[in-house]
Amino acid sequence: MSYRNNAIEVVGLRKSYGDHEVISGVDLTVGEGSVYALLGPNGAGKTTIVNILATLLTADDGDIRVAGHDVRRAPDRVRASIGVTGQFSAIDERLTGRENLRLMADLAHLERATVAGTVSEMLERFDLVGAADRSAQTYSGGMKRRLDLAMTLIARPRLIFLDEPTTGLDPRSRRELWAIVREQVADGVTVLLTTQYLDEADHLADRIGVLDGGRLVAEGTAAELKRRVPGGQVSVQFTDAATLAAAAASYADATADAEALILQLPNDGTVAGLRRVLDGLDDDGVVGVTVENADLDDVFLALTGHATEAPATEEISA
Ligand SMILES: Nc1ncnc2c1ncn2[C@@H]1O[C@H](COP(=O)(O)OP(=O)(O)OP(=O)(O)O)[C@@H](O)[C@H]1O
Repeated sequence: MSYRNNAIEVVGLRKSYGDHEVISGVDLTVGEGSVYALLGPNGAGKTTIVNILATLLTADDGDIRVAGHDVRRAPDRVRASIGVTGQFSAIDERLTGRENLRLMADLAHLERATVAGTVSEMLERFDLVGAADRSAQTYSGGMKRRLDLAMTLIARPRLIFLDEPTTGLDPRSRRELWAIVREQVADGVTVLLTTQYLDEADHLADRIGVLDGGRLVAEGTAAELKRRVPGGQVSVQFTDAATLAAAAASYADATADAEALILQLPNDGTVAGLRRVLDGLDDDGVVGVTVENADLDDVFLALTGHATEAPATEEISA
């Protein structure tokens, strides 16, 4: 399959609700087989963009091609090419995990003879074998997310949209979900995900678009975004106060902690910058060097003027 190597191409996307413009001219390109994260706080417009790309909502303006098809002219073809997992689950809680999967397999018109086998394979792959024949209302939050994702993936879409896939999950369930997403990517599937978690974008995405107030305020790889802002530092631990003081005197921008015997120097994240710092140090008298780069929190704050305000992760009770 080829969509000229781009699974998603968006130019000039706009959407308003009444007088309120919620998406203000977004351009977006997602390469086939890559993971793109739309990162932004509540209300930034992430779900609106996903819903437009998934043909669940109509844009007011913009050229939008998904899986090579124009969302306005060929919505059916778009729908046939994608899988969507939204913030609200598609699970029927009265049914068992196996029954939910079977239902989705039927809806996706999987060949009858292969359905039972494919369902078992999905239960295995998503670690739901033990709970397969229990009603889904007894599942934990993490299990429900895995089942929901399995239901999306049973039709083997080559392009999937995951709208805040791990919001509300405990750290272990989040990592399990990340592993599943990575498996999909290894199979060549394209993923567009939305998240308010900086670490999620950092771990999963090839490219990140920072969305704030309906605009993409920055775009790039995690490393590129981190390089755009100051905030990193190099910490050097010394053996004694005299060596620390001598080193501190030779760096104009250093901050010394005499008690901890640590000198902190700004780090711009480049090899040349790090070399400049290291070249000025004497081997003797240095216990160790730690390099800390700016994190996406720093990036978000620098680009938008406010923090992401992402809620703490918490477990959803069954
Ligand atoms: N049906 C609607 N009618 C009016 N305003 C809406 C509607 N749906 C969304 N909005 C507004 O559009 C803006 C973007 O909402 P959207 O749900 O896309 O944000 P989001 O980044 O996905 O946030 P969240 O993580 O809370 O879902 C918000 O200001 C929201 O209040």
